[in-house]
Amino acid sequence: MNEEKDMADARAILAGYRASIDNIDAALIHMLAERFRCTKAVGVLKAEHGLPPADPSREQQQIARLRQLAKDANLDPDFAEKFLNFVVREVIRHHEQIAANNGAAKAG
Ligand SMILES: C=C(O[C@@H]1C=C(C(=O)O)C=C[C@H]1O)C(=O)O
Repeated sequence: MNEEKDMADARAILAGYRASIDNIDAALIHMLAERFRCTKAVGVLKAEHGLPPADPSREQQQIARLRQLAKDANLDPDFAEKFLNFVVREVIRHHEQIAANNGAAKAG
Protein backbone atom coordinates (compact mmCIF):
# COMPACT_ATOMS: atom_id res chain seq x y z
CA MET A 1 0.00 0.00 0.00
CA ASN A 2 2.75 2.40 1.04
CA GLU A 3 4.78 1.39 -2.01
CA GLU A 4 1.84 2.30 -4.25
CA LYS A 5 1.53 5.69 -2.59
CA ASP A 6 5.29 6.29 -2.90
CA MET A 7 5.09 5.45 -6.60
CA ALA A 8 2.06 7.73 -7.12
CA ASP A 9 3.87 10.56 -5.29
CA ALA A 10 7.01 10.03 -7.39
CA ARG A 11 4.94 10.12 -10.60
CA ALA A 12 3.27 13.38 -9.52
CA ILE A 13 6.67 14.95 -8.73
CA LEU A 14 8.05 13.75 -12.09
CA ALA A 15 5.02 15.24 -13.92
CA GLY A 16 5.64 18.57 -12.15
CA TYR A 17 9.31 18.63 -13.21
CA ARG A 18 8.35 17.68 -16.76
CA ALA A 19 5.81 20.51 -16.96
CA SER A 20 8.65 22.93 -16.08
CA ILE A 21 11.01 21.25 -18.57
CA ASP A 22 8.38 21.67 -21.32
CA ASN A 23 7.96 25.37 -20.46
CA ILE A 24 11.73 25.90 -20.47
CA ASP A 25 12.08 24.09 -23.83
CA ALA A 26 9.34 26.31 -25.29
CA ALA A 27 11.14 29.43 -24.00
CA LEU A 28 14.44 28.18 -25.51
CA ILE A 29 12.78 27.70 -28.91
CA HIS A 30 11.27 31.19 -28.81
CA MET A 31 14.56 32.75 -27.72
CA LEU A 32 16.48 30.92 -30.45
CA ALA A 33 13.91 31.97 -33.06
CA GLU A 34 14.29 35.60 -31.95
CA ARG A 35 18.11 35.34 -32.00
CA PHE A 36 18.08 33.92 -35.55
CA ARG A 37 15.61 36.61 -36.66
CA CYS A 38 18.16 39.16 -35.43
CA THR A 39 21.24 37.42 -36.86
CA LYS A 40 19.55 37.08 -40.26
CA ALA A 41 19.10 40.88 -40.28
CA VAL A 42 22.82 41.16 -39.43
CA GLY A 43 23.53 38.84 -42.38
CA VAL A 44 21.61 41.13 -44.75
CA LEU A 45 23.42 44.21 -43.38
CA LYS A 46 26.81 42.50 -43.81
CA ALA A 47 25.99 41.31 -47.34
CA GLU A 48 24.84 44.79 -48.38
CA HIS A 49 28.07 46.35 -47.09
CA GLY A 50 30.52 43.65 -48.13
CA LEU A 51 31.35 42.64 -44.54
CA PRO A 52 32.55 39.05 -43.89
CA PRO A 53 30.01 36.48 -42.58
CA ALA A 54 32.17 35.51 -39.58
CA ASP A 55 33.80 37.77 -36.97
CA PRO A 56 36.20 35.60 -34.93
CA SER A 57 37.24 38.40 -32.54
CA ARG A 58 33.57 39.08 -31.62
CA GLU A 59 33.11 35.33 -31.10
CA GLN A 60 36.10 35.21 -28.74
CA GLN A 61 34.55 38.01 -26.65
CA GLN A 62 31.21 36.17 -26.57
CA ILE A 63 32.87 32.89 -25.54
CA ALA A 64 34.76 34.59 -22.67
CA ARG A 65 31.57 36.33 -21.52
CA LEU A 66 29.36 33.23 -21.73
CA ARG A 67 31.97 31.05 -19.98
CA GLN A 68 31.96 33.49 -17.05
CA LEU A 69 28.13 33.66 -17.00
CA ALA A 70 28.00 29.85 -17.07
CA LYS A 71 30.44 29.57 -14.14
CA ASP A 72 28.39 32.08 -12.12
CA ALA A 73 25.21 30.12 -12.92
CA ASN A 74 26.79 26.77 -12.02
CA LEU A 75 26.59 25.54 -15.64
CA ASP A 76 29.51 23.71 -17.26
CA PRO A 77 31.44 26.47 -19.16
CA ASP A 78 32.68 23.94 -21.75
CA PHE A 79 29.06 23.08 -22.52
CA ALA A 80 28.19 26.80 -22.79
CA GLU A 81 31.08 27.30 -25.25
CA LYS A 82 30.09 24.26 -27.32
CA PHE A 83 26.47 25.45 -27.44
CA LEU A 84 27.47 28.95 -28.56
CA ASN A 85 29.80 27.54 -31.23
CA PHE A 86 27.00 25.27 -32.49
CA VAL A 87 24.62 28.23 -32.83
CA VAL A 88 27.23 30.56 -34.35
CA ARG A 89 28.18 27.94 -36.98
CA GLU A 90 24.55 27.91 -38.13
CA VAL A 91 24.45 31.74 -38.15
CA ILE A 92 27.59 31.89 -40.31
CA ARG A 93 26.05 29.35 -42.70
CA HIS A 94 23.00 31.65 -43.02
CA HIS A 95 25.28 34.67 -43.59
CA GLU A 96 27.18 32.84 -46.33
CA GLN A 97 23.87 31.95 -48.02
CA ILE A 98 22.57 35.52 -47.74
CA ALA A 99 25.87 36.88 -49.18
CA ALA A 100 25.72 34.39 -52.07
CA ASN A 101 22.09 35.35 -52.82
CA ASN A 102 22.94 39.04 -52.57
CA GLY A 103 25.83 38.61 -55.02
CA ALA A 104 23.60 36.62 -57.40
CA ALA A 105 20.88 39.32 -57.18
CA LYS A 106 23.43 42.06 -58.00
CA ALA A 107 24.91 40.03 -60.90
CA GLY A 108 21.49 39.16 -62.32
C1 LIG B 1 25.96 37.91 -35.71
C2 LIG B 1 27.19 38.12 -36.18
O1 LIG B 1 27.82 37.25 -37.08
C3 LIG B 1 28.49 36.06 -36.68
C4 LIG B 1 27.67 35.35 -35.69
C5 LIG B 1 27.77 35.65 -34.36
C6 LIG B 1 26.69 35.24 -33.41
O2 LIG B 1 25.85 34.41 -33.78
O3 LIG B 1 26.67 35.77 -32.27
C7 LIG B 1 28.89 36.37 -33.90
C8 LIG B 1 29.88 36.75 -34.73
C9 LIG B 1 29.88 36.43 -36.17
O4 LIG B 1 30.81 35.38 -36.44
C10 LIG B 1 27.97 39.32 -35.81
O5 LIG B 1 28.99 39.60 -36.45
O6 LIG B 1 27.56 39.99 -34.85
